[in-house]
Amino acid sequence: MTSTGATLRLLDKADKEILKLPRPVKGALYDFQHKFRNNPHATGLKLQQLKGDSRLWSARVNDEYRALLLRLADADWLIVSVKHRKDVYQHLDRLSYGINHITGGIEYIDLKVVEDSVLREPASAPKPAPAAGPVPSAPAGAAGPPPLFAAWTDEQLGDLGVAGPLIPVIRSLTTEDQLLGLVEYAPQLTGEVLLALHDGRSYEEVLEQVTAPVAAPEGVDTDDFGAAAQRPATVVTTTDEALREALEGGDFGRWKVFLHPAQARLVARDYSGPARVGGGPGTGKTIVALHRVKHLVDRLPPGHDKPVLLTTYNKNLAADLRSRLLQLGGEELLERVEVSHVDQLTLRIVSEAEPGSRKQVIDDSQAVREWQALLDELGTGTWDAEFLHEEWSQVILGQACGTRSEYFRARRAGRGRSVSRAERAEIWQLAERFTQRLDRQGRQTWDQLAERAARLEIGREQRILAVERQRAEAGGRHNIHLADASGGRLRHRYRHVVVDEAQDLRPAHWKMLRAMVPRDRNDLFLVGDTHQRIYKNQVALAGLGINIRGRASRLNLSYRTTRQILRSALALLGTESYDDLDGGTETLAGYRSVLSGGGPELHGCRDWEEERETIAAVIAGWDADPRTRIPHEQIAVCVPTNQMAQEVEHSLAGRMLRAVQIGPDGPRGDGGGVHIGTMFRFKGLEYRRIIIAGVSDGLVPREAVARLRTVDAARHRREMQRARSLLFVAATRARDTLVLTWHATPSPFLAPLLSA
Ligand SMILES: Nc1ncnc2c1ncn2[C@@H]1O[C@H](COP(=O)(O)OP(=O)(O)OP(=O)(O)O)[C@@H](O)[C@H]1O
Repeated sequence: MTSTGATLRLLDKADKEILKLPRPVKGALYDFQHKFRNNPHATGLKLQQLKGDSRLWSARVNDEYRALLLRLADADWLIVSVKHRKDVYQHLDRLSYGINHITGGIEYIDLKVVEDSVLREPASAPKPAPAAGPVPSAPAGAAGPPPLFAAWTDEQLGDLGVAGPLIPVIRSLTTEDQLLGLVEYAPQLTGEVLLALHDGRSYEEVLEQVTAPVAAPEGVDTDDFGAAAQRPATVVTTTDEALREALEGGDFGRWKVFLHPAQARLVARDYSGPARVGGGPGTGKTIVALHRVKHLVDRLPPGHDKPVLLTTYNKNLAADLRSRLLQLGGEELLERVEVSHVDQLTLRIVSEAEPGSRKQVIDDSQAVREWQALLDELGTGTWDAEFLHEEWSQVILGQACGTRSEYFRARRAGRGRSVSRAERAEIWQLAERFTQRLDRQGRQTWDQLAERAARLEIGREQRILAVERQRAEAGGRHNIHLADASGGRLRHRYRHVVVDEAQDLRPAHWKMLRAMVPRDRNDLFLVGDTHQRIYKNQVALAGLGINIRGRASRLNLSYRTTRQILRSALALLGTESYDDLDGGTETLAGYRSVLSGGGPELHGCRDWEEERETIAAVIAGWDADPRTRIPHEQIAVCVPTNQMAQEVEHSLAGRMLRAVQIGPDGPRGDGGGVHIGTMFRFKGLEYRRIIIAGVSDGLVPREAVARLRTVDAARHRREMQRARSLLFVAATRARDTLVLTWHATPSPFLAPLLSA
């Protein structure tokens, strides 16, 4: 629809209030925004300035409801609230808006709504009402509990970015429930700061971890609404489509519309080279990757090619990325993006170059069995099959060592157990035999395929660069060119590459991806969290030709899990140290959530049979109460082995509870029922309730890991870390409820939770 040019946007959080309105009002709002954009001054809209205020206006949505609008400039409007007609004038003095002097973002506060929310009884886990009222007019009396934020001055709160008009209410808070009530309707930064302080972070930590990342880089003019509206800290819908989405979509589509300022900055930043975004589970790394793809596509010259690659490490995750990208930008966006999981990409590159080759690809466990068979045949007891497989995959193939002397020179950082020159010579010889053996069988591993693809792409890039050099020498003549297999001019395959779950890519994948894009601004954008690495591929990107120094950042706010689950999940990681994909270390300092719920439930059982019964009883217990009953597809049981998954399925069936296994391509069949899978299957998934079962000594970590302690200390450390990461990934898939069960002796990883 054409309009008179009036822009109408919706301020973050206003949508939350709107979503609670009766359905017909939401429908009316949808019509309203069309009419308003067309002509804000149409008589039916009754646009009028609110008394005593220059920027706040009201307009008619329907007979009963009014939209409250901030006029940012002549024809630039922002919906901040929708209220019943009667309530608009009643509490005018309680409405406040302004520009946050730290973030430079526009904030709107309805003190009446905030105070009502503070006073409201919590919906779940009812507790006795607080004795002293939290309203500003009735500060906590001497006899009541002490105020939560007495330790910080108004000035300190202000410096952290807390909204000034809320300080009197904040001073009156004495319970966590009241605080949560305030956070629901307070501006984003105020909520994050208060919860971080309440969770025990120091003033300095909050300043550094919460406030600094969203502070405006330049000075803030708190009167300039035009500039404020442009900053990422003003979280608003940006397009008509996004506004419609926010009015209709509910919580479901919020990720498409309202980016956290820290997310928005990363999406839009112009990087001088490869960049990496880290951050704990659920902080929106995938969301940022998707928006980044859209951002890059929006800036491409028109065309019909696919110059952007979005990739990740397995098929299931790639399918999810594709459907999310479709939701975000429709077919139009997908048309310019290749979404492919990285092994599929390697397969394509190799078959393109060697169309006749039809080798069967085997996975790591098959390969380890093959190594064992080779060692058995040779009758050598010196080497361990798993060690050799890792050394071959990670060092020889990972660093694309084509000759023995290259392998002698290869860096083995992080590999643990040192190997002498003589041993390297022996390993090289064994690796050659192994490769020939696989060759004869017509088989290959994914690492071999990745290495082959990397070599092919590196070769291709060298040819491209050679032509460019020739052309430069010939004074820029464009008639010098080289054709690729399809006869087209040879050029880099992509202009931009975006990688999700970067922590799990194989080293050779990085070499391949590096060669696929020219070294230019915004060439590679990687998101991932090394705390969630569940495969063995530890890399130092600089050594693989990808330099992210000075272009690494981290997201810290979880949009998925509650503070309670997050805290327990962090405890499961223990004191392990994690790498940053670049030879340094990574931490989760600042990782937090503003969502709240119950702590994890822990159930120790005598044996596996009793544990299975407990799992079934927990689910049946939820079903029995309408207040806790949820669709079964939103519940998952996560176990250490496939066998255990089948046994749990069987036990649930005994209680007439339907279950579906999660296979390599996601939940099987129609997905109806409780989902059950091994820990490896849970990457990228999300459930309201998760039961992690079999968290017993000997299962988590596997018994074989403990035995490594005396044989190979470094490998033992790596395997322990991986086992912790698997448990961490599983625990952080839970949105609201986490249940941990075990039988016999609990896993040593549970110690911090059991002693809490
Ligand atoms: N700005 C946002 N607004 C609303 N929801 C969001 C936002 N950002 C992320 N989410 C939601 O939070 C959840 C986690 O996001 P996402 O999967 O991108 O996190 P992640 O950091 O990639 O997690 P993981 O490391 O566990 O894979 C998703 O349900 C996503 O829709």
